[in-house]
Amino acid sequence: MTHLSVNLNKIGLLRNSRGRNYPNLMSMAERTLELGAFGITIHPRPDQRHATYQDAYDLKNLLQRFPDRELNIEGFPDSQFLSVVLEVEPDQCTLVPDDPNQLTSDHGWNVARDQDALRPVIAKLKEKGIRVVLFMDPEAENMTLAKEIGADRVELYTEAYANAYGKDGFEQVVEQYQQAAQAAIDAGLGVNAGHDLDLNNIEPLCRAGRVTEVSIGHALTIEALDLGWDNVVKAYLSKLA
Ligand SMILES: CC(=O)[C@@H](O)[C@H](O)COP(=O)(O)O
Ligand SMILES: NCC(=O)COP(=O)(O)O
Repeated sequence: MTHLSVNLNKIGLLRNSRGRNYPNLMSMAERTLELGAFGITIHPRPDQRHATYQDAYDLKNLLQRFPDRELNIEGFPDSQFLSVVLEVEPDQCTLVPDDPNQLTSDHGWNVARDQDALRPVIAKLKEKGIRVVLFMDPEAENMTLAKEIGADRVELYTEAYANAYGKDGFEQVVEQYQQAAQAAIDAGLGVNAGHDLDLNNIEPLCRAGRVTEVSIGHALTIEALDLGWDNVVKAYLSKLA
């Protein structure tokens, strides 16, 4: 079984597009948890184009009512992000090496180059009891160092996996991700995965049982336009059971 953490960035994008609290991100989070999702993810970016720092505080309060579920806050560890996360104290923080003006996340950490910057950040988050995840490309050779600098888990960046789905060579890509996941496990890390996962491509990634949690938002929100939010969340839960 793989846990589903629903990323509500795109609900925040819709909300912010009219400057009113509609759709209500907290209501969508509550509804999603009541449907059985394990967690809620947001990725507040410096421009707060979708999820905001206030959403982090509000979601933390909401999650008090769901003690067996988790809040995952993703983002680049700049001073603003870190001060919010250290105050909110989510269950999990996923560090992502994004520049402020990036359209979306499009690469994992270069842990060899960034290790000196990451070590104290990871230590500070762990002092607060926050599980720390590093957003990583599926490269088995980097997992040992990710563990050495203090990460609890890695999140495999799955855009390449999603792009390969349905095409020649997909099985080789699946194998690369499974090898990276196994290398992470062998190094003592947990394995999360995310980015561009959807109802069609989710199962081959999770079938081997190495992935503890997937975080999904963009495709899930779009799929909900056709199928309805409740049906889509239930469909993911069924595929991940
Ligand atoms: C890190 C990652 O792949 C996603 O969690 C990211 O949050 C997507 O960000 P946008 O929703 O801004 O595209
Ligand atoms: N970490 C991945 C995530 O939270 C959502 O990514 P996506 O499903 O919006 O591509």
